[in-house]
Amino acid sequence: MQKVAIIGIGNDGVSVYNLLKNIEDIKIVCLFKAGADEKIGKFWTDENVKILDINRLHELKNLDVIINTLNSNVVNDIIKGVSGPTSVIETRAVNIMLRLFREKKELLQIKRVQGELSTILNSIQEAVEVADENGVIKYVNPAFTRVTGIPAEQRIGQNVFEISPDGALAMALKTGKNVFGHRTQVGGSNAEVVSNASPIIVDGNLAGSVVVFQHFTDVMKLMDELRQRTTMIENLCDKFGQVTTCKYSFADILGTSPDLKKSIQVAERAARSNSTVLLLGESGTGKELFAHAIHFASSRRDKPFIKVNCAAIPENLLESEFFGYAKGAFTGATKSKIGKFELANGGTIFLDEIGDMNLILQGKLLRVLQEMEFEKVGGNQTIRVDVRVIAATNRNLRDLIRSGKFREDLYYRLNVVEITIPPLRVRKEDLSSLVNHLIVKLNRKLGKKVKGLSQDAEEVLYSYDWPGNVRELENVVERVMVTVDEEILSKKNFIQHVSQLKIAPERDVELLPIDQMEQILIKKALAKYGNTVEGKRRAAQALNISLATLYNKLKRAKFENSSI
Ligand SMILES: Nc1ncnc2c1ncn2[C@@H]1O[C@H](COP(=O)(O)OP(=O)(O)OP(=O)(O)O)[C@@H](O)[C@H]1O
Repeated sequence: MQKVAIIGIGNDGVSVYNLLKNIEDIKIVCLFKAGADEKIGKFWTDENVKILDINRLHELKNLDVIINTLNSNVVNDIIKGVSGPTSVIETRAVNIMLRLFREKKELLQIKRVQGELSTILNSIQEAVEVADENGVIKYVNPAFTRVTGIPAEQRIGQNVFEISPDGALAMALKTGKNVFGHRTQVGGSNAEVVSNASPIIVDGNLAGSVVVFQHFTDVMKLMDELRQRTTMIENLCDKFGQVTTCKYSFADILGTSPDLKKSIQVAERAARSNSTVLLLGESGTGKELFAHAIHFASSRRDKPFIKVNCAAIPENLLESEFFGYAKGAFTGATKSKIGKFELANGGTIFLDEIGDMNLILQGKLLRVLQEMEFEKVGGNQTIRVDVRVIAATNRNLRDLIRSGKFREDLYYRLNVVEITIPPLRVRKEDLSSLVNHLIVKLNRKLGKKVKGLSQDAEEVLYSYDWPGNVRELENVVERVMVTVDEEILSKKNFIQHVSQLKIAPERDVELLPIDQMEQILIKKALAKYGNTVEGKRRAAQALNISLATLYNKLKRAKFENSSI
């Protein structure tokens, strides 16, 4: 065991210490510092090693070697005073030792990086080939042999300008520029590849070039896969865009008039079955609302609800909207498209404005309803679906059948459960619940504080026939509420803001005996407000008589008809 002391605790002293500390047969006894202000070197980690003042050097006995990293006469004199057979290694020798040490460290580092790079190059799927500045091939990785079939030993040492002059490797070397997506055949093999190459620049000088390539078929395969995935994503986006979320349930259908209640009851029963439903009613009566509610109350509620407005889609597009089209079905059909029936699979399709569908498509729809299968436009594969159909129209289908515009067989197919939704004019008793609901909704939307309607405003609404039904009512109330700040909406607000609201004008009445006149007025009031209890209450109010008086007058005049 060689006992060693190091003189100097600066960077050099610490480097020597680190160099020797793990060497077998060497024991570093201690480090000496030459002055109180000498600072310990940067990479000092071993706090436990003794550090003494140089003046105590002579205290250490049996030292084999002193390594002096300081260039000072005082220190040299102290060392000379050490007795015994101790060898001294001077500063110059130490410097050479340190240089060797640093180079060894760098070499180790380079070896490590080389090891890492060669692991990477050996494991990647892409072929790699490297040439020096003269074009002599210096390296190929294992994938190179896999892709080209050329063994490494046959390739290395060849000149790329002779064997592959048109390849990306030679081009990068010739031009000193990157080459991307170069499609070529590897010289000396049949492999068709797509390559990227780059010049290798060391200290600003061209030192060679490197090429990375793959089999063309591999690239094509990847591109194909990418194309398939892109189509899949596009189809999904398409699907998401078309699936209407079901927005309403039966709880959203307002109104308690007997006719409406009857319609709701039938719809609730239909919701429990899978039967096709035909919703009839004027525009704005709530057919779509019913369709949503039926879907929502059915076992299909978690599946898609797809709406198709048969009147809004141009006739020539209706078929592909319904059934989708195959790729190449017509010019511009670069990819296939999924149709509404396929989208609705498992759920409900709502065919709005069915009365406006053309006859050819009616035939195709009939087949789908009968067999639940169809082909895409331009496709030959039969697609099977499980879809519940709800159709709606505001047109008189029987008239359309008579005039040859609607297929009778389709009508009977659709008409498994027929629900007619009454127009608002025959259920005016529903007006107040509808208006109150609208006021609450619009207060929230518009930030208003409307509390209700004045009596004369109610009169206005009651005296109007609402040809546009609930939709028109919604529009009228919203238009009024947007412009008005009052808490109670009055007749003036409605007249002022709704020019469309044509209230039935007061007609001249011929002079008649009073009791006849009374009967006419009562009839008129009941026609206006309806013959229900609520209608009678309002009629009495309008006639400025009590409800009891109205009942008496009705009894007397035998107007009484049922529901007292
Ligand atoms: N009974 C009702 N209760 C609450 N809102 C209703 C009612 N009926 C209709 N509505 C509302 O009136 C508007 C029109 O209804 P919807 O679109 O369902 O009518 P439609 O009969 O399908 O009309 P169109 O024939 O014009 O398509 C909607 O905003 C709907 O929410």
